[in-house]
Amino acid sequence: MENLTHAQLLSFSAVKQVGSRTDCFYTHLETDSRKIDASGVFFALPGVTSHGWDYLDKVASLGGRVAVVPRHLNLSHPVLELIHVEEPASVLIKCLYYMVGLPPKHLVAVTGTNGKSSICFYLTQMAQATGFVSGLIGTFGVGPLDQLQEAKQTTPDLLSMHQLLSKMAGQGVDFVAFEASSHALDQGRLYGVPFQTAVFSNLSRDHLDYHGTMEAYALAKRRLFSFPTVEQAVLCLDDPQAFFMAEVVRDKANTLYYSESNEKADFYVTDLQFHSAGCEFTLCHPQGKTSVILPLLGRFNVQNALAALASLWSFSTNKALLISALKELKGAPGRMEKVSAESLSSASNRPTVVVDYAHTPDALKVALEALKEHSSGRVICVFGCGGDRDRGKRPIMLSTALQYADDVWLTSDNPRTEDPERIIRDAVEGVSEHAFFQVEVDRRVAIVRAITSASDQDIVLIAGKGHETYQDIQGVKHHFDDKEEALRGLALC
Ligand SMILES: CC(=O)N[C@H]1[C@@H](OP(=O)(O)OP(=O)(O)OC[C@H]2O[C@@H](n3ccc(=O)[nH]c3=O)[C@H](O)[C@@H]2O)O[C@H](CO)[C@@H](O)[C@@H]1O[C@H](C)C(=O)N[C@@H](C)C(=O)N[C@H](CCC(=O)O)C(=O)O
Ligand SMILES: Nc1ncnc2c1ncn2[C@@H]1O[C@H](COP(=O)(O)OP(=O)(O)OP(=O)(O)O)[C@@H](O)[C@H]1O
Ligand SMILES: N[C@H](CCC[C@H](N)C(=O)O)C(=O)O
Ligand SMILES: [Mg+2]
Repeated sequence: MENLTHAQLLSFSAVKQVGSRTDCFYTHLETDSRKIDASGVFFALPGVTSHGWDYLDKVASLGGRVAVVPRHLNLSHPVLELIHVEEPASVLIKCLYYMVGLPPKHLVAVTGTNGKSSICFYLTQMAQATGFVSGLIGTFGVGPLDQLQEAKQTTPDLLSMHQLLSKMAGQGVDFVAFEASSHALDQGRLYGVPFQTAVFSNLSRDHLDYHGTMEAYALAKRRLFSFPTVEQAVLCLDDPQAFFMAEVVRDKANTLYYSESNEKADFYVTDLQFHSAGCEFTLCHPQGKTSVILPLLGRFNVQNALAALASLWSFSTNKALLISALKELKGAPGRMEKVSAESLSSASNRPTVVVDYAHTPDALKVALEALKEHSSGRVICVFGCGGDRDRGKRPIMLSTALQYADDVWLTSDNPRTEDPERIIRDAVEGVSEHAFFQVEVDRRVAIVRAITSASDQDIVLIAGKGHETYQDIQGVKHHFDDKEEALRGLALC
């Protein structure tokens, strides 16, 4: 990594010499005052609860010497040299590219209420299979596909996002798929990220605690399609909001639609059949038709796989290789994942147990519908609702579970700072008093009881936590893994 001289910083800021630091240089760039020392440059960015420029005294107290601030604020500081610019984030990116390097050439951004992580995971696998070195930024981790590090957020903050991309390019990565959460789009965390492809999966109720209304939520998602670098928009024709997203795609960009069944789409399927291990269909694509066996459960995973295929189509020279990558796809962790009982003694009447990350009403609906399509037995659903998140979705999740499952166990998800009993009351208040379901606040107990109550013909869906290996109670993350708990239940069958 290159150092940055003060003169270079001024040049990237397009300002003339304002101090006497010509011989200074810096080794790191920061947007968080707590990480500053004398060799760091502080960039003051806007936030939600506070802003970077609220922390200039902290920057100075830690030995910081220089801060890049928005010009319109007319700030001054007794200790720091302030560099006043139109857009600090833009200067930050120029400095970062100089110090670390440019981002990878091919970048795909995926937004939507459900399916972002799955689509990104399939995209990286398919890109890798067709010759790219691919990387990921999302819920499953960040970094090159074979060296994923734990992700702190779905979409990282602006500096981390750019640092990750530049670093990956230095590691030889030339394709990155990343998740664009509505929070990130609203907060400008993707500012300056030069992605060419923007993907939309679907829009349904979630995060109204943050966005307030579905309109505001949809508008936040739509921002992805008006980024100046977008050359290709990939949209799910099965969701009516696709047209709302397409409205802002600029004329020069190419728009591709995918659909589970709609013949008007550029990519769709016919003759869809569900087996116990996956889906089989005829894929219709711009160059004809191909039979495909997709080793993934769930009708919605057909859509997700098509999203990945459509996104890679225009820059894959070998289309046959790209299509054949579909049959090798590995299921995303904790997404419609069957719990293997191979480690247990054989010869028992055990139900099938599936762990899935459905934590919105729509995801619960599609996950339960999918399991019905893949089996003939009863479907039993264990789920809870996350604390400190949209309270309004709780009763809708319970009524969805009651409508689509044969048996329902209402339990806890991540209560976070809320009282788990109150979360359950929120869910129950919205449904008919005649509705029949079990309530067990302890998720461990609920999982074991649901599994031991099931027959070998049944499927138990454990929804909401997917790949998570913790349960957040009052801010403390306790080890918790739905698959481990399911195995304990299966061992008792
Ligand atoms: C509500 C929300 O989204 N808040 C996000 C927001 O926080 P904020 O603006 O309040 O940040 P802040 O702490 O006041 O900081 C503002 C600025 O001052 C700087 N600062 C702050 C403190 C300090 O001491 N010194 C300092 O310099 C910060 O570096 C930042 O530049 O900006 C931060 C930096 O980008 C985010 O980390 C933070 O996400 C919080 C932690 C969070 O939990 N967000 C969740 C809701 C979220 O974003 N979830 C989505 C996934 C949703 C989905 O599943 O679809 C995600 O993308 O992860
Ligand atoms: N295309 C889809 N349509 C509807 N539901 C889906 C779709 N893809 C996945 N799901 C459901 O949503 C759950 C979450 O999937 P995934 O993790 O891919 O979404 P996400 O958008 O990344 O979620 P998050 O915003 O929480 O990171 C899955 O476990 C499944 O139940
Ligand atoms: N990215 C989502 C994940 C929710 C996962 C679920 N297990 C829950 O805790 O509600 C969120 O932060 O809202
Ligand atoms: Mg995700």
